[in-house]
Amino acid sequence: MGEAPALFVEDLLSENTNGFALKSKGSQTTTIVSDKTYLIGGTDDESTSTIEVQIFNRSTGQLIVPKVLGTKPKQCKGHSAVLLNEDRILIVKGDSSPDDCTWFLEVDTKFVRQQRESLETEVVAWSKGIRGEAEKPIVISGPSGVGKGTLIAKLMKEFPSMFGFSVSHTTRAPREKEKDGVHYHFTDRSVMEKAIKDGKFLEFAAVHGNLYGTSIEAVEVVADEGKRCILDIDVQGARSVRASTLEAIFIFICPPSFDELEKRLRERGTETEEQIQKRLRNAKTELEQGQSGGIFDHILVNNDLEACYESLKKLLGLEGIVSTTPKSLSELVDLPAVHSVSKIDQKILIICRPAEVDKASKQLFVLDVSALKGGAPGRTRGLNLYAVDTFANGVDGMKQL
Ligand SMILES: Nc1nc2c(ncn2[C@@H]2O[C@H](COP(=O)(O)OP(=O)(O)O)[C@@H](O)[C@H]2O)c(=O)[nH]1
Ligand SMILES: Nc1ncnc2c1ncn2[C@@H]1O[C@H](COP(=O)(O)OP(=O)(O)O)[C@@H](O)[C@H]1O
Repeated sequence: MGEAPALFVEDLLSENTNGFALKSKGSQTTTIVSDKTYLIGGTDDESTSTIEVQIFNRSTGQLIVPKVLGTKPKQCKGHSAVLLNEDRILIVKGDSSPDDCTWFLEVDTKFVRQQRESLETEVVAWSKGIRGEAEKPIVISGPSGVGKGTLIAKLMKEFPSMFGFSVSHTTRAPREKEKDGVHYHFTDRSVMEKAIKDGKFLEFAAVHGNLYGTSIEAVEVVADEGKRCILDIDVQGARSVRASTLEAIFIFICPPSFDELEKRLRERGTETEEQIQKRLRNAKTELEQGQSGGIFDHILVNNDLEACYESLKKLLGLEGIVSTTPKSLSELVDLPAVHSVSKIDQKILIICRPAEVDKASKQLFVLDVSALKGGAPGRTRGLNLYAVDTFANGVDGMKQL
């Protein structure tokens, strides 16, 4: 935290109009949102490989470094910034791979306001823009031994390119066949507690005497692979996610009877008698809460495994669907490093500077942000980016966009 030099402040103020950010120093952009000016990128510190954020508060005259949540975008040669809906800044990166060129810095979304309150500090959050309509994550809950893992494994095996598992963190010890980073990130309690304090977790809960939690990154890496995320979390976690800004589908799995649940848990043979007793005690509360309404959209009884799996596929709209490869990204475009942006309603025009025309495949690109969904924590879905064939229609053609 420190005072901004007066000259620099004047530069910032004179360079901004209507919330549009213009280049100020090097590859830094400045964007005004009410009494704050967001300085994005272009720090003098060459060691940073990610785009940095500072906030100049014009009421107090202070320059601060906020807590930055979410995965940060990598530095690039040039970027533009446009304020959208007063709550997020769209960053268009030049010279970046097509699936890495649009990012959102959330400055006053519901998630950011929630985090600002709970972390008691200035907060911003990055959320990468994903083209097209990615599907909502799926939250699966149910008592220990009911068959959540078995059902999820079947789904991932049949549709490997469609679904990705959100790998949780836990302080419990690994079971014999469990792999670190695949089934869970097995973690020390102190490390996990620090990460929770730093705002790295979407949700967390104490379950059967251990700490479990979903990191924001766990959900983001699945979205980055173009897959639909599956979360296997307990009822407390499902409740937290329900209250969060992550839009998801919530499914609760029930056993056909309590005796059958106990039988499955014993036959799995992964817990000690004491642990089994604890899980069965907790199962009673979980079954009550899970079926009492308010959290879950669907309840499935896992009696016959195949029948339950078919019901799961049906409610996910997968009946009769053959596994497909992820949507092709081949028609994506390369944006030039040097470009300017302007906003018309919910469309952002990205115009290539003349010097860059030869390098870029097209001169004008349109980014349609009218159907944005999701956002931090997680990715921002629903972006549509397309190239427009030259200026053949002149300025009139552009206006029609
Ligand atoms: N809240 C929350 N619960 C989790 C998370 N990961 C796993 N759980 C839940 O923790 C409970 C215990 O999981 P685990 O130790 O793998 O045992 P299992 O359910 O018997 O296979 C289950 O109800 C899981 O759904 C997480 O990230 N957050
Ligand atoms: N419908 C079912 N009928 C009989 N056994 C089942 C069924 N579903 C799962 N199981 C078995 O029950 C045990 C617990 O399943 P698991 O998927 O590990 O539960 P969870 O992940 O909910 O703790 C496993 O041994 C699994 O093979």
